[in-house]
Amino acid sequence: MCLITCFSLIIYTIYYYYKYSKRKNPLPGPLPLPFIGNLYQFGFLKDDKEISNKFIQELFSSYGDIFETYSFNERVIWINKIDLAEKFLCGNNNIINDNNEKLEYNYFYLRNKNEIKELKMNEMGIYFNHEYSSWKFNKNVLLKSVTLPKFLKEIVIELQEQFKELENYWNDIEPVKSDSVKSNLQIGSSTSSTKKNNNNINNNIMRHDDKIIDISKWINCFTLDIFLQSITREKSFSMANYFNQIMKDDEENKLKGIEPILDKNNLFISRFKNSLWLLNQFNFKLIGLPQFFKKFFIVYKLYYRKYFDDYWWFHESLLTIVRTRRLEISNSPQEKDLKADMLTCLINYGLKNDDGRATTDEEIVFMMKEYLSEGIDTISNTFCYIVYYICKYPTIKYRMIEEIDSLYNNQNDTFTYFILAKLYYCEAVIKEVLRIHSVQPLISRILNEKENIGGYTWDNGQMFCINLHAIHNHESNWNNPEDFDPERFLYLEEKKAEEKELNEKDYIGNPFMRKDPLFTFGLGLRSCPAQNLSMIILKTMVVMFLRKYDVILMDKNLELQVNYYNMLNNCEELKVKIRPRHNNVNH
Ligand code: HEM
Repeated sequence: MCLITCFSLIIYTIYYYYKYSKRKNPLPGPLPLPFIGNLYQFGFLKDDKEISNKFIQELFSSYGDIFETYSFNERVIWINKIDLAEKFLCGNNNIINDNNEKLEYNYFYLRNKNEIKELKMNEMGIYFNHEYSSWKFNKNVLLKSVTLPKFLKEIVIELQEQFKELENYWNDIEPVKSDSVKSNLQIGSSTSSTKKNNNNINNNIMRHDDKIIDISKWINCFTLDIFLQSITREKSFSMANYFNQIMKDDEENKLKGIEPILDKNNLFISRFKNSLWLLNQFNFKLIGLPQFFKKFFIVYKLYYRKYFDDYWWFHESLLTIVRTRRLEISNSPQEKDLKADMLTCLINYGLKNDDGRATTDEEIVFMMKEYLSEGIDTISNTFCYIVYYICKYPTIKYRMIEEIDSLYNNQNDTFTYFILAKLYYCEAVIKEVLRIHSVQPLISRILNEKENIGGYTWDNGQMFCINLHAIHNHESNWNNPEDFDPERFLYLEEKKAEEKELNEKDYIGNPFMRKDPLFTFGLGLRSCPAQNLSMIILKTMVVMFLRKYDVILMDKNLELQVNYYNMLNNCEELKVKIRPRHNNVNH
């Protein structure tokens, strides 16, 4: 028996490498193993945590602009250069058939195979949707909703309100005890622009109001709260929950009497997180898995039963929220009285969209999930990277502070969203962070048409991965790509400043982002619909944070602690010292 197995394995291995040597369009790449391909090198078997960008970037250094890997038996072609990616993702813009119609559908590449069917994501929502007309309808509704000026204005105000809540928690955290911290603090030195600045900060001296926080945890709770509130119209209390967790031994300052509310909301959030986890498992773990194993999918389903239950529980809860809100809207006599939260915008725009049919409750639920799953972690992680880089480069940080201070007389003033367009330098810094450290470093696609890419003809069904990280750090497109240099984006922004004085009307009419060679939000037909929204949220968060606090890394030599999972570069921990800028008491 053992002999037969060994013999079969040897025959299979010979056959496998024979087929491999005869593959169409051979490209450079690491040698795959039978059955698992290159997954052992990606750390796939270690629950995604170790799938590292590093390995992919090493492959890019070794094999160049286009190479291949295998995920089980699935061949994946990697694209690492702007022109190849651009041609691939934006081809749809130019193709017109004999009847003068755009052949948009031909370029409606998919992101995954049919595994996601189980969760209905293959025919609903946007990101994983396989049905062209349903995808187009939903994307249009989401796009219109996230660009509605009324919604944008409101989210900027809500972010400010919520930031006040965050500050209240920070105020109640015990300040640093100078003696205990002096020994392990290695704070970056001040710069010439520090002295110019009215903060009068000497970073090496501890002050009585210095606080040490893990900003990655706080900001994740902050974005979770703001997105959930915008979609459910209920407070989700995840900041409050986190506050109580870290104050567990401090009975005096801990929030009391609201444990039942916190527990209830915690359950809601954990079910939402389980739904998200399941979705990403489907997307990644099953790609390339041979059909034979997929037949045993039932085993997988039983094993992860709890996650499936949570997924549908969360779905049903959102459905109830939509129905209740619809009723409220229909009972509301004046549209202007309605709040412009995301749910109201989706329902309202869905009632009078360009396609002449109303959006169903279920469609709205899938869009809500899209808004939450795509929005929360992308924003919170990007904000952490911004904090990290500005701490690493204090001169840049103080220039941002100067720009922010020049726009407001009073740090407690509420600001409107169109004033954000005047923060050219801050915008350039955010873009540079998005370039050097993309939160979503890879874009995957499956061809639905025979296609010529990189000088080779590929068959329908071929999987591609576009390596945004490599593209953003490619020497042929960027000068000194390894340098963190916001100036590279400033030229465009200064030109914008010259064009005309901005007023609210102009700002609403103009797209927020300029066309520049940044691919962070993807490109072409399936690019991110929330670029403007993301920039507005990020800028608002930066203004709120920097006009009140100076921020310093706990360890100036700290490397970012990033784990790649759920398709994102996730910031695991970022310990910083925050110091209120306008208290001048030195200890
Ligand atoms: C810093 C923030 C963000 C980044 C870097 C980002 C990045 C991306 C990228 C790279 C893609 C894939 C593009 C592709 O495959 O070609 C994408 C798609 C998408 N994003 Fe974002 N995103 C961000 C924020 C958001 C937010 C706040 C939302 C919430 C509305 C959102 C909703 C979506 C959706 C629905 C898609 C799928 C679009 C489609 O398939 O047509 N994103 N995003």
